[in-house]
Amino acid sequence: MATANKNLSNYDKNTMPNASQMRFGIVVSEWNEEITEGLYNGAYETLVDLGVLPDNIVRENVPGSFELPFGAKLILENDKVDAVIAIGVVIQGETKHFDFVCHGVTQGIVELNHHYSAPTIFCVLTDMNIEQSRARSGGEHGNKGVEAAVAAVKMVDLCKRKAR
Ligand SMILES: Nc1c(NC[C@H](O)[C@H](O)[C@H](O)CO)[nH]c(=O)[nH]c1=O
Ligand SMILES: CC(=O)[C@@H](O)COP(=O)(O)O
Repeated sequence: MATANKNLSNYDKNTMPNASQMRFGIVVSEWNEEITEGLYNGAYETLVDLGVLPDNIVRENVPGSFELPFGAKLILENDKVDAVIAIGVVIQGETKHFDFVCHGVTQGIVELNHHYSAPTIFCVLTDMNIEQSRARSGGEHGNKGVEAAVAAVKMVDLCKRKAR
């Protein structure tokens, strides 16, 4: 199913775990700030809607998506969080740089999930143009930041259940 057939902002609060005791880090890329701020707002507002206390959400910024894994690593190692949401927007330009940034951030986040017991959620848009990014950060296809926050709460709940 493509994003075009699924609204990224849809979730059923009644079926979601209680997130009132959960702590989250959010690392945000400064590239394409218009879009990443929309994703951040979607993620933050959804976490709070699901019961997370604002004091239990720590935000850090990094220059670009390529730095997201390292920024997430700093949060995982220095802040007592249950999960990190990594927010970035990579938009195709004239060269192959897009491919390398996308691969780097993707592989970096995969490696974090292999290394740490707290999950890092992949909230990175990899779009052909800014119109696609706008549509996925609060536009016609919803907000990937909302989707990422829902995934983060579900994964933290899974971690806590498995640790019992
Ligand atoms: N072109 C985009 C970038 N490029 C910057 C890299 O992410 C990185 O910060 C730089 O190569 C220095 O290491 N980053 C994005 O997040 N989005 C882009 O579209
Ligand atoms: C994803 C990128 O790094 C890209 O936006 C940079 O643009 P260009 O390929 O034209 O240098």
